[in-house]
Amino acid sequence: MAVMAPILHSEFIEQEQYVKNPHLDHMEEDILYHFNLGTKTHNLPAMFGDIKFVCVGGSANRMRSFAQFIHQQLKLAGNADDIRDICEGTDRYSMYKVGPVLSISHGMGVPSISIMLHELIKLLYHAHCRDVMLFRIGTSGGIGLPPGTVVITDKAVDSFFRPQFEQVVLGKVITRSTELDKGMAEELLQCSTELHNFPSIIGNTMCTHDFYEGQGRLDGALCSFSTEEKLEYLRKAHEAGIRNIEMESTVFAAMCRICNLKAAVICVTLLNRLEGDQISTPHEVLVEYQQRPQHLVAHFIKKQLALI
Ligand SMILES: O=P(O)(O)O[C@H]1O[C@H](CO)[C@@H](O)[C@H]1O
Ligand SMILES: O=c1cc[nH]c(=O)[nH]1
Repeated sequence: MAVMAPILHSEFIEQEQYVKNPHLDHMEEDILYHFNLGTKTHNLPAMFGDIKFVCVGGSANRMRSFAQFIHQQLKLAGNADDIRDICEGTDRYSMYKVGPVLSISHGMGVPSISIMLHELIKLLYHAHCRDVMLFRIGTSGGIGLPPGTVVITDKAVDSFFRPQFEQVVLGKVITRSTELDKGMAEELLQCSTELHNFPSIIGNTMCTHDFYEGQGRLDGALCSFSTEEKLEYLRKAHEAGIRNIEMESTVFAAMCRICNLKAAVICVTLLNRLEGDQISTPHEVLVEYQQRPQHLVAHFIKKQLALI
């Protein structure tokens, strides 16, 4: 690997900084353990300095497919099948770089994406990246929507329908806002009208800490509530403007906001939770659904790069 990046970025201090941690400037080396990358072992500015768009999603296969798709969409040189996993030295996350686009998997749930985001945001900082936009492209359960609808998140809310994320730090609860970039959400909705091949809406997204009980499912190994209680909760969520449920949006929104990163959450609904809990849609239909947020984001990126 080429020359090491110095940790202290004093020439960048007057510019917008992505990290909010004074301790970083005093570290000799920063090891991004779950990416198997580090400031002494890798030339992060050379590897990642041109990144402008970061797309994240739960599954490693989806993020590899997205990398191949965006490679073709941006008409880049080389074979899309040759794109290699930058994090192949670890099986925690997968990461693919395609021109100015980084595609990373984050696993399931808040702790998993939160660890990934800490290391990603430090990576962007060490690489001296500027004006980066982040997108979460995921799947979700819809409330009152036909399956396959893409929900662009207005507010990411917790299980109490509050637009906030609570993190326990040194035994105290810290509450952070989960406001996302309104301009990006509007522009993504505009992109969907230009593509006009699947329904897309802007709505609130509820982030839970569990797929089963936490999302009011009746089909988990545990269930302590009735069908009526489940439906009452989901109807109240709908009244609060919630149109889909997933498991990472609040921490994603909160961390991006604090770190001056513009961000959007785009999740396709796999089912209508008012009609059931099991995901029984055929595999090939689910695969097509998962591609919908990718198409939307690819269109957005191409517009940003003035390629269309
Ligand atoms: O499809 P992804 O991006 O993984 O997102 C959703 O799917 C997982 C649950 O099946 C959770 O991570 C949820 O947020
Ligand atoms: O119902 C669903 C579907 C996908 N992801 C979720 O978190 N919930």
